[in-house]
Amino acid sequence: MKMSIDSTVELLNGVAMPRLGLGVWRTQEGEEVERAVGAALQAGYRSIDTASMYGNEAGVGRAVRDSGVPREQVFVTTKVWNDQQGYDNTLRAFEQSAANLGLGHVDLYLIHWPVKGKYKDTYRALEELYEQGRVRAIGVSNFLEHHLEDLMGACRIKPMVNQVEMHPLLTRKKLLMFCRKEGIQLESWRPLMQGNLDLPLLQELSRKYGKTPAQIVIRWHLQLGVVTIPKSVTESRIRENAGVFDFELEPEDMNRIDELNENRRFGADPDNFDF
Ligand SMILES: NC(=O)C1=CN([C@@H]2O[C@H](COP(=O)(O)OP(=O)(O)OC[C@H]3O[C@@H](n4cnc5c(N)ncnc54)[C@H](OP(=O)(O)O)[C@@H]3O)[C@@H](O)[C@H]2O)C=CC1
Ligand SMILES: O=C1CO[C@H](CO)[C@@H](O)[C@@H]1O
Repeated sequence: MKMSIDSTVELLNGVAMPRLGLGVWRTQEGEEVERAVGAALQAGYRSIDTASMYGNEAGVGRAVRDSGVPREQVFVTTKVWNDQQGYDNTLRAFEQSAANLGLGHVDLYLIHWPVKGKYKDTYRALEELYEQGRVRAIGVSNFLEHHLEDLMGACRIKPMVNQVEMHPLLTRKKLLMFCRKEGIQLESWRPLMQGNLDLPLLQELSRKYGKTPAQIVIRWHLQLGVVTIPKSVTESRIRENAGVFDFELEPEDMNRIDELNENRRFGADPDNFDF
């Protein structure tokens, strides 16, 4: 029987988060981000992933407001950057992000990276914002098991989401299992390996299912129960990347994609970053 996938997952606090969103890193503030977000909302996306560090929160906000899609139907994530961490700084950073977006509440606010000595204080600010109703959900990004364990030993409200680098060359099975056990929703960044999709297996599955390599990879994320946020500024690809709810990868093909794992990062190591 075909495995149908709901368009949303339920977070620990009951909030519905879309399984597929548009990432907007390296999408320029102004016309570029407005066009990409506008095209995504038109194509049926209901989730946008930005960050204060991306410099395009204002454009995301304008595109959402101008889209004609009711605000409550769009799930907007932003993140506190590394040099904004600490309790007071984070509260200030949030005010700036919320003003940039101009959308009232933020749906999901994340700690962008686990800055040593700071992330617990940063998270206290997120808890405060959550309790004040300024954000509908809170979480973290680039947290490994030990960061999560450390944070969970100190926090009052469990993180609802952990957004990490994940794709067929970095499958993160242990972290995925850990997050599943804790009820923390795993969300994958760089899901398309930045467009490096020219792998023989992906080409083979593309022919088998009559889907593009990007669609095969996005579907693999979804069937693992992972929320994902492929980025594109190209309208046709934005639409293509959303065409993933009308087919199903067979279990053996899921396993073959899992086996591509090389523990290969395209981005930084959460235990060793210097930005
Ligand atoms: N929390 C964190 O630390 C991080 C979060 N992120 C988030 O994750 C999002 C996604 O990750 P990102 O690093 O952007 O990389 P992705 O894996 O999403 O790849 C994006 C690249 O793939 C290309 N592409 C998109 N769709 C297709 C397609 N169908 N076929 C071929 N190529 C395609 C895009 O080109 P084009 O745009 O030209 O169409 C772009 O060059 C980011 O935008 C950001 O929101 C990313 C990194 C770190
Ligand atoms: O969100 C982000 C976009 O990509 C960058 C480069 O990999 C990351 O460092 C950053 O966390």
